[in-house]
This record gives sequence, C-alpha cells and structure tokens, in this order.
Amino acid sequence: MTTSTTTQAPVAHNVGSLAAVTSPTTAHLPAHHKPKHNAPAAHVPNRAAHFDTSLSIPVRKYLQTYGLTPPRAESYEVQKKRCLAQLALKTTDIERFLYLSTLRYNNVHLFYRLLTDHFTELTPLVYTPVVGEACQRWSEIYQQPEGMYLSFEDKGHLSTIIQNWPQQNVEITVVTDGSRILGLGDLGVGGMGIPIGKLALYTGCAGIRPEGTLPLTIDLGTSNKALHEDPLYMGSRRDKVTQAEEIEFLDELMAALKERWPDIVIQFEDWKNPFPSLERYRQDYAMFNDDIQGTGAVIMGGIIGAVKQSGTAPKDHRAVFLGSGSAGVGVAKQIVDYFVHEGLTEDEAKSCFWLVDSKGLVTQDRGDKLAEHKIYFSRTDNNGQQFKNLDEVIEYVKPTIIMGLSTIGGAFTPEILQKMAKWNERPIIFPLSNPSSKSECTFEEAIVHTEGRALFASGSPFQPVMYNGKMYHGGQGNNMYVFPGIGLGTILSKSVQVTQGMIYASGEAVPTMITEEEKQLALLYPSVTRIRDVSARVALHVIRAAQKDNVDRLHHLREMDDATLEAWIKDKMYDPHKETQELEDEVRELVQDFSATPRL
Ligand SMILES: O=C([O-])CC(=O)C(=O)O
Ligand SMILES: [Mg+2]
Repeated sequence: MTTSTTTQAPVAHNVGSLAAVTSPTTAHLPAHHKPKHNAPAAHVPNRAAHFDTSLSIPVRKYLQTYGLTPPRAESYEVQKKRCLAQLALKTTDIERFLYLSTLRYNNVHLFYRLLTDHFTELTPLVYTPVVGEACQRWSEIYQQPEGMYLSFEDKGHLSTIIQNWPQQNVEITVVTDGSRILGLGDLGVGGMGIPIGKLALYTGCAGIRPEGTLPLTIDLGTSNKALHEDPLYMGSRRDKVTQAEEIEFLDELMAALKERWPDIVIQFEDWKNPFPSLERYRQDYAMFNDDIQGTGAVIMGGIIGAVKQSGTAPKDHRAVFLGSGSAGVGVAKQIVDYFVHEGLTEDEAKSCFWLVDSKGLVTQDRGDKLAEHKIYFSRTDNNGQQFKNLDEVIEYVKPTIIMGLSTIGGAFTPEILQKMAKWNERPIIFPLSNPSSKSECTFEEAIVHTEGRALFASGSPFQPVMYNGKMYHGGQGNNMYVFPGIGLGTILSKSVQVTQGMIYASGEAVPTMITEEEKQLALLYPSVTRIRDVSARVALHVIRAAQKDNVDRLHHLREMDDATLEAWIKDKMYDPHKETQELEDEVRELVQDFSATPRL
C-alpha cells in the first residue's frame, strides 16, 4: 500500500527542520532562481546562493532562509574581507584550494565575485599550478561531488546515467580520462580537478553560467600502478582499456551527451593520446581539443607579437621544440598556419621547425618507427646525421625560438639560454610545460641568462623579476586566454562544429587586446586582469570565423557590426556581481505584486 503525501508550502518564519532548509520547496522562488531539476539540492551548484549573507532581511524572509544566517545583511566588501582573511589563515596551497572549492560549492556567486576581482592572485590556486597537486592528491583531499564520473563498466547505460545530472541546461562540458594531467602523467579519476578548474575559468573568464557547465571524468582504468595500490584511490583498479574499447565508449558518450543537450560544446582535455578522438568527432560535434588546438592557438597569438618584436621575418625563424607530443605538434602546426598566412608556402613554413623527443631530433631516417603525429615535422635535410639530445640540436640549428612542451623541468639550462642570447638580439623563449615544477626554465633564469632580452612566455605563472634595477613581467602563454572564448563563441553562435578557422581566429584575437603600454614592456599577452574582455574579444573573432565557415546557426548575428556584436556578447555573459542584486530585485517585485505577501 502506498501512502500519498501532500507537500505543503513551508510557512514563512517557521522553518521546521534542517531538511526543509537543504531541500527547500521552490514554488515561491522567482523562475530564474528555481533549481532546474528535482534532484537532491546538494547537487545544484547554486543552491546555497540563497544563504548569501548580503541578502536583505525582506528577501531572506521571502526565501524562508530568515534566521538561518547571522542577522546582519552585509556588503560584498565585508564578505570579501572575511574570505581573504580566511584564505590568509591557510598555510598550504592545498588548504587554499580546498577553501576556494568549498566556497564555490557553498556560495557560487560569492566565489566568482572574488575570483573575478582577484584573478591574478586566485587563478593559480584554482587552476595551474595548484590544481596539479590537487589532482595528484584527489582521493586524499576529496570533499564534495562537483562533476560527473562515468566508468567503463557503465558502457551501454551512459544515456541513462547522464540523466542523473541535475542541471537541465548544460551548455559546455570539459571531459578528461585523467591519462595525461598537465605534465604529471596518468592520475586516473584524480584528473577531475582539471575539468572543474577549466570550467571555473569558463565561468570566471567567459561568463558561462555556472550551472551551464559539466565537469566530466571518465574512468577507463589507469596505467598508474601506485593508484591501483592506494587504498584511498577512488577509481577502478582495472588497467587502462584498449584503444578500440576506448573508442567504443566514447562513441556512446558523445551520442549520449548530444542526446540530452543537443547544443552542447565538448572540450577534450588532458588525454594521453588525443588525436584519434579529435579526428573522429570534429565533423559531427561542436568539439575541440584544448591541448592540441587551444594551446596551439594561444601560442600562435604570442608568437605573432614575438616575431614582430624580434625584427626577424617569419621565413628566417628557426624554432626548436623540446617535446613532440600532442601539444608540441599542435603548437607547431598552428604557427605553420600563421607563417602561411604571412606569405610562406606550407613547405617553407614547415621547414622552420625542428622537433626533439626523448630520442633526439625527429628525423625521417632515425631508424625507429615514428608516431603518426610526428611524421609531418620529421626532418629530411639532416644528411644522415642524427642529433641525440637538445644540446646537440641547439648547436646544429642555432634557433631563434625555443619552445618547451616536454614536461622536463629545467631542460632549458643556463648554457642553452646563454647561447640563445649570444645568437639573437631578442631570443624567443617559451617554456610551456605545466605546472611550474615542469617548466623548462623559470622566468628569472630566462631574464638573467639573456641579460633581460628574452621575449618570454610560460605555461604557468611566474612572479615579476627585478634585474639590473629594472622590473620585468613574464607572459603566461596559457590556453586560458582562448578556450573560454572559443566555448563562448561556439555557444552563442550555436555553431555545429568548432572549425580550424575558429581556432585560428581565437589565437589571432588575443594580441589585439594588448595595450600600447604593454607593447612598450615587450609583453606578448594582455594582462590577465582584463581576461573577461579578452574572452569577449576572442568570442567575437570565433563567431566571425564560424560565420565564414558557415557552421553558425544564429544568423541574425551576421547582421551586427563588430562593436554591436561585441557588446551583445558582453551582455550575454554571466556577471556574478549582478546575481544577488537581481535576486533582490526579482523578489521585491514579486512581493509587491502578490496579494499573499509574506509579512516583511
Ligand atoms: O591546464 C593548463 O594550465 C594548460 C594545459 O591545458 C595543460 O598543461 O594541459
Ligand atoms: Mg590541458
């Protein structure tokens, strides 16, 4: 026998139990603020925004949260002061990371207000480098669910399981299998820190609403034996599935995501072998791979400025890449595109690159079977000579540019940096591996060993350096300058694909945001403090490229001129500073309109 229960709207001022608080009835809420799904409230990321201590007393009474927070309705300035003071009490970066994760979970708008106001200080705690340590220790520090975990065992049921995600309107997902997290290797389900961190930047930089983001980690097993033996490890102990099994799983996953959210944008992140999925899905889904394409585009954006400042024409540049994995090849290919754009033939452009891997210079006659993605750049002009390591290649090529995508911390030795300074007036030095511990050199080393002449960008942030009485600022050539705008542009134009033209446009957009003052300082990237404006500009260029490639579906945007479209984009962006005020305004309006107004 079943007992039917009637749900009664809670009476204002009379909050009976904590259950009523954590699982509030939503009938009285303005539509915009209603949780979009009836799943347990704990999964609705902005549930706790209703407990924001800045909400006015009448609004608290209306929301029936009155009495559940301390009495004083305080200003954001006071809230911020408290948060920063609490952060200052923490003694380790992991504690800071956890504090900020919990704040995001408990009061999403306050977290994003803080992040956008203190972007330079807080991004390294939410994103690289600290997210790297968080992923390494994920199963030890785990506190709350913030994304979806799907396992190989779930194959055949993905579509059903995806229904469990409580948010109805997901616009973008970042998906990893944890197999190559930053430069830290296979971290299994610990890789979840990356989708969460990347999507926090989607919201912070590009104003994608927090509930429109889906962090997704798939557990296809791990080749990391230490994880198999770690009793705290939260993933499966199976070995990594085969490539064929992975593809079968991914085919189902992609279809299931699109089935539930037909317009979803899918970003692949930190996969050990990302090329097959990019080739397989790029035509049929609005998807891209951030490590190949995002990194490629952002480095191209930095190289555009560096090549100009070096005074050397593109055809006379010689670039040595340490690291010829997905990111290395992605970056080199993207710069080839730029050189072709500048008038070189593809063969001329390609011949400006020398890729180095663990066996030395990548040549066609090296005697080993080259991985598919390395063949394009393999040298044929080495006259049978082989060069076994970076030092030998550097001596042979005498490069104008050195790029590090090797995850070998310190690989750009003082000797190499000094040689770069000897051969070039403005040597271009880009140690791009993440996190900071894997950077091929530090900013300070690059400045000191080139007498301050390096044109520099690194993947993770470095502090400014004082050298010979002058302050130097290093650029951060991190894909965070482009991926949020690529996603935003794709979402807003409802594009059905992310084309190579859109990726190219994203990289080209970045240097257009560098100010005159920054140019004087030889900076290759705009200040991260303007990251929201940069993301809007990137989105503008991405939308224009989508229109050119005819993959956009919101055709009325084609009629807008650039200034109008950029303003329209900015207007669409979630602004955490407006959220509580909007809630205030909506409730006030409702309270005036309704006859059954709770007593205020
Ligand atoms: O996450 C970052 O900072 C950049 C990136 O994609 C990587 O290193 O894999
Ligand atoms: Mg990555």
